[in-house]
Amino acid sequence: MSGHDHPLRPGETLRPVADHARRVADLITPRPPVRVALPDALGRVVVDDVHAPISLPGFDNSAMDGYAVRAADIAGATDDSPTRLPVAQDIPAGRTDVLTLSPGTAHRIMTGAPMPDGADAVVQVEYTDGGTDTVAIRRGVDAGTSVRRAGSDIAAGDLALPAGTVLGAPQIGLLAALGIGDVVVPDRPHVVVLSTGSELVAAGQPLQHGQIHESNGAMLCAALTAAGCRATALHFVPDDVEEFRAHLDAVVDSPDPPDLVLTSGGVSAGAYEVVKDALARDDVEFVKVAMQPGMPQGSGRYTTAIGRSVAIVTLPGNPVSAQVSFEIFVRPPLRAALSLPRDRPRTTAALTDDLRSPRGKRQFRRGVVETAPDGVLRVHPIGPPSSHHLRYLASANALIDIPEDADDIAAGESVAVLLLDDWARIPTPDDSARPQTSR
Ligand SMILES: Nc1nc2c(c(=O)[nH]1)N[C@H]1C(S)=C(S)[C@@H](COP(=O)(O)OP(=O)(O)OC[C@H]3O[C@@H](n4cnc5c(N)ncnc54)[C@H](O)[C@@H]3O)O[C@H]1N2
Ligand code: MOO
Repeated sequence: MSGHDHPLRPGETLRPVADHARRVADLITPRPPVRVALPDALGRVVVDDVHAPISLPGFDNSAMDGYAVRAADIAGATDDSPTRLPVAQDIPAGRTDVLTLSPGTAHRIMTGAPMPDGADAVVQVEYTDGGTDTVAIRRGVDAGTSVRRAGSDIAAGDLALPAGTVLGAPQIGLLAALGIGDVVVPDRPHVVVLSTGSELVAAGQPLQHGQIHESNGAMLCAALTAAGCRATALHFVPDDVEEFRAHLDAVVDSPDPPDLVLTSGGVSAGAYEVVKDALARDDVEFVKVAMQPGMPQGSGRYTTAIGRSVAIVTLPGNPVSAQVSFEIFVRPPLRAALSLPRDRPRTTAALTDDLRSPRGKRQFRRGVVETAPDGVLRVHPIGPPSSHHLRYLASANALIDIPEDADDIAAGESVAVLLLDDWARIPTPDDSARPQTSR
C-alpha cells in the first residue's frame, strides 16, 4: 500500500500528528493542587519541597537485641574470659522514660529501644549468655557499635523530598516516618468518558444481531485511571443529537464538572455521526489526522444550554483507534497536568518482520518488544493494521511508531517504539512461533 490509502475531499489535507497533539494539549488546564492523605498520594507528585520536621532516628537507639553497655566496661571480654555485669534495666522498644546506665552495669535492650544515657555501645545477645539478672558478655565491642544515632538517616530541616518527586512506596514510607500525614499534589483531572453508538450494549447483557458490547468506555476509563486521572463513564446513548447534548449538559452543569469530556465514535463520514452532528454548533473542529489508526479526530470546547463550557476531545470509535488516539493525543497533556512524565519511554528496536505502512500517515502498529538472547532489543509486530483488532492491542507491550514518509520497512531495520509498561500483555497464537526470549 503506498500513497494515501484514504480518499480526501478536494482541498482537504491531513493534519500532522504533532499539530493535533498541540491542539489537544492547549485544551487541558491543570486544576489547582490539593492536599491529600498518604493513602491517596501513591503515584502522585509533591508540589513543594518537603523538609523533615523531625530527625530520623529521633533518638539514639539500639540496632540489635542485646545489652547496652559502656564499651570500656567490656573491653577485655572473650569466650574464655567473659565479663559479667549486673542487668539493671530491661528496655523494650516503646519505653518512654529516660534511663541512665551506671558504670559497670548493663541494660537489656531491644532493637529500636532508646539508648540509656551513659551507654555507648550495644553488644548483641548472640555474644552473651542472654542473662536477665546478670549477663556474661563474651566479646568486647568498640564504642558506637550497634547504636543508631539520632539524625543519622535524616536531620530535622533537611530536604526530604524535592518538589516534583513522584510518590512511590518508599517516598510514602519516608513521609509517614517523618510524621507527615498529607501532602500537596496536583489534583487529578476529572474526565468524563462518553461512548456513543446505537449498536452498543453493556457487558453482561445479551446481544441481538448487529449489536456489540460497549468496550471503549471501559478501556478509556481504565487508561485514564492508569494515567492518574479520575474517570467517570457516562452511559452511552443512542445515536440521537438532543439526547447526547442532554446527557452532556447534565454532567457539565453538575456540582462536579469534568475538566475534559472524551467521546468515542460518531466522528467519521457516515450518515449517523452523532458526535459530529451534536457538536456542530460548538467550537469543535473535526479533522483528519495523518495517522493510522486514528485518522478522524475532533477537539474543542462544548457549551451547555446554560453557558458552561468544557474541553472536549472526540476520538474515533474503532477500539484500537480510540485507545491509540488516547495514547498519542490525550494521555500526554493529562500527565503533564499531573506533573508526571508526559511521554511514554521511547527506544529503538530491530524489527523482526517486514512491515508496510501507508505513506503520508504516521502509523502506530502494535508490537511486542523483547530482548533477544544476544541482548539486542527487538520488536515483533503483532496483528494486522486495521483498527478493530482489540485482541492484538491487548497482546502488545509497545507501539511501533512508523514515520509518515515510510512505506516498506524490512525486517532487521531499526524502528522507534513506545514502551507501554503498564499494559499487561497476554499471549497470542504468535507466541509459540517465536523463539523464547525474556521481557
Ligand atoms: N466512508 C468512510 N468511512 C469511514 C471513514 C472514512 O473516512 N470514510 N473512516 C474510518 C475510520 S479510519 C474510522 S477510525 C472509523 C471512525 O468511525 P467513528 O468514529 O464514526 O465511529 P463509529 O462509526 O461510531 O464506530 C466505528 C466502529 O467502532 C465501533 N465502536 C464504536 N464505539 C464503540 C464502543 N464504545 N465500544 C466498542 N466498539 C465501538 C463501532 O461499532 C464501529 O464498528 O470510521 C471509518 N469509516
Ligand atoms: O483511522 Mo481509523 O482510526 O484507521 O480505524
